[in-house]
Amino acid sequence: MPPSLLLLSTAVLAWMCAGTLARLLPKLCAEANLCLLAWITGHLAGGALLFGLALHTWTSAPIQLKPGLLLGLLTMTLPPALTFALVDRALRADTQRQVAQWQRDGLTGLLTRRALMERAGTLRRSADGSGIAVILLDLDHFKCINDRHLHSGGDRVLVHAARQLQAGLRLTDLVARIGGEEFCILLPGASSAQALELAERLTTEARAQRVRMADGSEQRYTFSAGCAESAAMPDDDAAWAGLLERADRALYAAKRSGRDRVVPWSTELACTQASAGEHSSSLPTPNSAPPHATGSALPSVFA
Ligand SMILES: Nc1nc2c(ncn2[C@@H]2O[C@H](COP(=O)(O)OP(=O)(O)OP(=O)(O)O)[C@@H](O)[C@H]2O)c(=O)[nH]1
Repeated sequence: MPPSLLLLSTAVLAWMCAGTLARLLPKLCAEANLCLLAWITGHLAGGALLFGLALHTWTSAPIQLKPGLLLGLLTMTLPPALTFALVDRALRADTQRQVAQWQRDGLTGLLTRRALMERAGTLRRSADGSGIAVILLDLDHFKCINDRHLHSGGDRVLVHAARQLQAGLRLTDLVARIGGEEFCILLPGASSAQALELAERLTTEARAQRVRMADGSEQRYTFSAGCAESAAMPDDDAAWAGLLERADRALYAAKRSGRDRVVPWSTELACTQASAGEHSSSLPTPNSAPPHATGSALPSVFA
């Protein structure tokens, strides 16, 4: 076998071995240290081999493909290949971590507002003719909970409330934490009656919850909720914005009328709010989209 072919096949073999090792070894030691070790070993082995070849040339001895030389080739190619595979693996893991970070709220584990936007875009593209309902929920007097139990106590209530919401949904429903103590649920295929029923159930369940706090006391919480539906899947940002604004106006009405209740959106509600000069407050204006939302399905609505 010509030496060049042998070198090539050794390099390929080394690459395959490195790929396998890269999956196994990091479990045993830190990736960064292993990369460094492999890098140094590769250079030392490569240098030693070059020195050996130079020595052969200098002594005019013919180069023969003996096992020693094969081992030298392997040690020269394996460590750099391993290094490359490990760096590649670390980069992939880092990318996956970053994706997970923007998709999941760090505190509650629910979808983030941005991830919900993305999912809504997917729903829009895969629309099968059925509509969608939205429930917006906001914890009542949450500032008082923070004041009483500090921020960490408030966080504990948020986590509990998020779990309670998640537990009450179908697999196809989507729930996100879209603000400090605000949650949004998308119910693909649900009617306004179904959304209202679910919202009533969730707020009733919330009333019965007791969150065990650090000082041993039990903290209650309640939700105000607003819901709205669209008979067809919204097919552009304006339609989504309209649907969410209706749910937000309903939530606003629930807060204004005493909290701890559900208000479905209705045209009468819109008329009442218009005549009273009230406007939605918790959802921002369409032009306040965050920079990262540019070009996505719902850039303006959840901003
Ligand atoms: N613990 C905790 N508090 C948060 C977080 N994000 C926002 N908040 C707090 O949530 C509180 C929201 O207060 P408000 O907007 O006045 O609302 P509220 O007290 O629930 O009153 P209503 O909505 O009118 O019933 C503020 O005190 C924020 O500091 C968070 O991640 N953790």
